[in-house]
Amino acid sequence: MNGGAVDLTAASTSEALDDIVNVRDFEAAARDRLNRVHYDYFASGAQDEVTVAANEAAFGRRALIPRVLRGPGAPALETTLLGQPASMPVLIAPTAFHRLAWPEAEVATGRAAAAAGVIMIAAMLSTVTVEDIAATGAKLWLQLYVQPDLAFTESLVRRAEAAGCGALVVTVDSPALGRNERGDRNDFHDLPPGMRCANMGGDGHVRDVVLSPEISWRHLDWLRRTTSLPILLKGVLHDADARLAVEHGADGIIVSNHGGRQLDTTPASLDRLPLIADAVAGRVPLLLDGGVRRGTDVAKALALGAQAVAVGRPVLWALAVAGEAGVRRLLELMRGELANAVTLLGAGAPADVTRDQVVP
Ligand SMILES: Cc1cc2nc3c(=O)[nH]c(=O)nc-3n(C[C@H](O)[C@H](O)[C@H](O)COP(=O)(O)O)c2cc1C
Ligand SMILES: O=C(O)C(=O)c1ccccc1
Repeated sequence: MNGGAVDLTAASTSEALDDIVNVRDFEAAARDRLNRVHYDYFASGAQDEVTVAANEAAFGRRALIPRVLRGPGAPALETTLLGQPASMPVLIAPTAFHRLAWPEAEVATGRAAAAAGVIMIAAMLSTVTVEDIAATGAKLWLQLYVQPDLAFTESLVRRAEAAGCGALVVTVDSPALGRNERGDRNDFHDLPPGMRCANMGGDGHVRDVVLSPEISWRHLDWLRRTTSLPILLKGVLHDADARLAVEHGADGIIVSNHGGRQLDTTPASLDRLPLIADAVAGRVPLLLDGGVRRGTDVAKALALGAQAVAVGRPVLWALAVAGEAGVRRLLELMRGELANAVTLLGAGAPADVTRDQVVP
């Protein structure tokens, strides 16, 4: 599309999907369609993008060992996370600004999530309100950057509760914005005219969002007292912080480096997972995101201690290629690959793949 009008006809979207065979195929197709500056916003990471590369490479460095002759039958992919049933242990990670990818924005993503029965974590910085995303019928969680204006933060929590969100995901890896040099070169620092951060007050400018270095465990304690929704902390990489999260009443942890967009040169999230799983010792569910592109990646993460994974950029690429139909196709591909991987591993369910089946 290159910044021009998007062709929304069913024929054009299905044609756009014709050559898509796997999750990675979406990126090249999206790159051809997206405005270059917006492509860079989605694809980029912090500084040298060392961590972006590390996330996918970490999956590549691990090998899978199948078990044989167990006769487990067709794999059951369904799972329950924090009391919520989902059709598979793959969630949509929160990513900002879906309208840069597709006009119907987060509504298209929500419809695809609803059709697939997967949990969508909507970003606080969505370009459609959380109420309008909830109206798609998707199983919805809301991601928050705790704003120092606690009255505003509380109003957003109340909106999430009223909209039927099943959990809050508090992003804790962002006491400041990471240094995004592609964004600097492109001078991309706010949304184009006609797009806004729909959940935020005022004009919904990106510059009005506060990523504050003063946010602390006291804020989490406040949030814990303020809502009975389950709270997950997203962006934990240190095992001591995982223990603190449990002590402060978090209901879940997302092991994540924000897709390599915050502190560059952190390890791959997968490389931190076993240590954090040992620290948490099953007290709360663990999720992982960063570099998940294959069904085998999902199997590896689950074997190393996660209950589920989330995917970020692939959803944006799929949205840019074909809107709701693109994200549906993406989720179908992930489901098919996960079922195949679990079967070939000799397991009856993703959670039955054991730690000894993943080796360096
Ligand atoms: C374009 C983009 C925007 C993002 N926006 C947010 C956000 O608003 N809040 C948040 O917690 N994480 C955000 N993330 C991080 C994702 O939730 C997730 O951690 C990451 O994308 C996972 O890595 P992957 O893209 O390799 O799957 C964003 C990621 C991307 C690529
Ligand atoms: O781009 C991001 O990853 C993100 O989380 C963010 C944070 C603040 C403003 C805009 C995007």
